[in-house]
Formats: sequence, structure tokens, C-alpha cells
Amino acid sequence: MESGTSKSKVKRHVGKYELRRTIGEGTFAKVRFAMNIETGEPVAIKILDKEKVLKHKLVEQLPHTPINISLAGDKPQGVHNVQDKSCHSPLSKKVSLLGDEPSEVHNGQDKPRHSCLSKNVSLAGDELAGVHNAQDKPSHSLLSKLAGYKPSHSLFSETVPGDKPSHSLLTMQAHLRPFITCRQKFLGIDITIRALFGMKIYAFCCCIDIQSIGNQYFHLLPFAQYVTQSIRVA
Ligand SMILES: Nc1ncnc2c1ncn2[C@@H]1O[C@H](COP(=O)(O)OP(=O)(O)OP(=O)(O)O)[C@@H](O)[C@H]1O
Repeated sequence: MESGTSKSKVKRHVGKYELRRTIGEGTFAKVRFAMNIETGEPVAIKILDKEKVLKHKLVEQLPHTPINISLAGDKPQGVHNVQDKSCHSPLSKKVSLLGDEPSEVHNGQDKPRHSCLSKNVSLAGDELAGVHNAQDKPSHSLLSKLAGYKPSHSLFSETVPGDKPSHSLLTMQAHLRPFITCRQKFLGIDITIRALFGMKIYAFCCCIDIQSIGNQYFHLLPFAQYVTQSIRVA
């Protein structure tokens, strides 16, 4: 994290993002509008105090294995997502699924177009095995753009040397739990994990960049203008 000064006030930066006004506040986090100083791309950055995260054991709610999340609009054929309307976060919509044995999950067919998050994967088979998503490059994927489509690439670790992403890149995972529905809340994100149609397996995947700096976590989100219609970008 770096800071710069302007004539009137100090502008805070997180990597290549300049933090601007506060968009909103939730139970655990404050969300600020931010702008990529190189491209002008608007994003939202959710800021959480580590203390709060620890106090409310939010981290413990994160499954030890990676999870897969998808946004509204990403509905690969045959997959029915259940939206959780109790949460306003654009990341809160829904969910994943998949097998206990995290065999490599890939996809060659599914090309979601409207994902703000990257690497969506859909599997319609009864088995998870050696499926790859080498072709999958969602055209509107914010994070995949930022990460250069490299799952191991953290946006912030790239731009903030020395700062390690704590939970960035929640990647592909499989849980073979037919008919089990599980709800988790992690860092303000409601996550519903559902297994649909018995042995049929569907997978969604995304990269979530969460950077730990000082006593705070910074969570990069696509800026959802519909949430804050009145925000002024300036
Ligand atoms: N990606 C985003 N783009 C624009 N505004 C956002 C975004 N994410 C959150 N906000 C705004 O910030 C507010 C706080 O979001 P946050 O996710 O921290 O809490 P919440 O989900 O609204 O509430 P809680 O955490 O109590 O369930 C939201 O109500 C919304 O107005």
C-alpha cells in the first residue's frame, strides 16, 4: 500500500487503485469506490478490519478447500442458481458444488459472457476428471482481466510487493455431496453450496482477490453501479 499526497488531502492507494469515496457499509466491512490509476477502471474495494474478522471468526467460515462462486447472469446450461436476496453484495448470489476429490476441473465449452469474476466452469457429467477450462475467457471478467487469466496471479501481490494475498484466488474445487445444501458467510459474502440432480456435477469458479495490508483486508470487487446509482466518479 502506498500513499500519495494531493494539494488538499492524502489519497490512499491500494496497489494501483486509488481509494475514493465510501460507497456503503455493511456489518463487517466498509466499501469504497476505487479507480485503477492506469486504466481508469472503476472498482469497489471492501475493507475489513482484521480484528473484526478474527473476532467474528469469519475466516474460520472459509472452507479449507477452495470454493467456487458465480455471479448472477452466469448460468451455464442446465444449472439453476438460487439467489440469496438477503445479501446485497454482487458476490453473494450463488453457487457451486462439486466433488470431494479435487480432480482437475476444466472446461472447453462453457464461455460465460457476463461474469465479473473469472474462470467459470460448468460440468454436466457425472464424473469430475481432468476437465480443463483453457478456453474459458469471459469477455467481461474484471478479475480475470486484472489477473491476466492466470489463476495463480494475484492482482495485489503484483502491485504491492511484499504483501501476500491472504485468501486470493478461491479456485476450483469439487465436493461430491448430492442433495446437500450448505450456506456459508465469509467476509460478507453469502455462499450457498448446492449439489443438483444427484450425481450431476456443475462447477463455477472465480478468482477473488483479497489482500492483507496492515490490520485490514482489502477485497477487490467489480463496481456494481446499480448498487450505487448516485456515485460520482471524480
Ligand atoms: N461491488 C459493489 N459495488 C458497489 N457498491 C457496493 C459493492 N459492494 C457493496 N456495495 C455497497 O456497500 C454496502 C456494504 O456492502 P457490504 O457487502 O459490506 O455489506 P452488506 O452485504 O450490504 O451488508 P451485511 O454485510 O451487513 O450483510 C452495500 O450495501 C452496497 O451499497
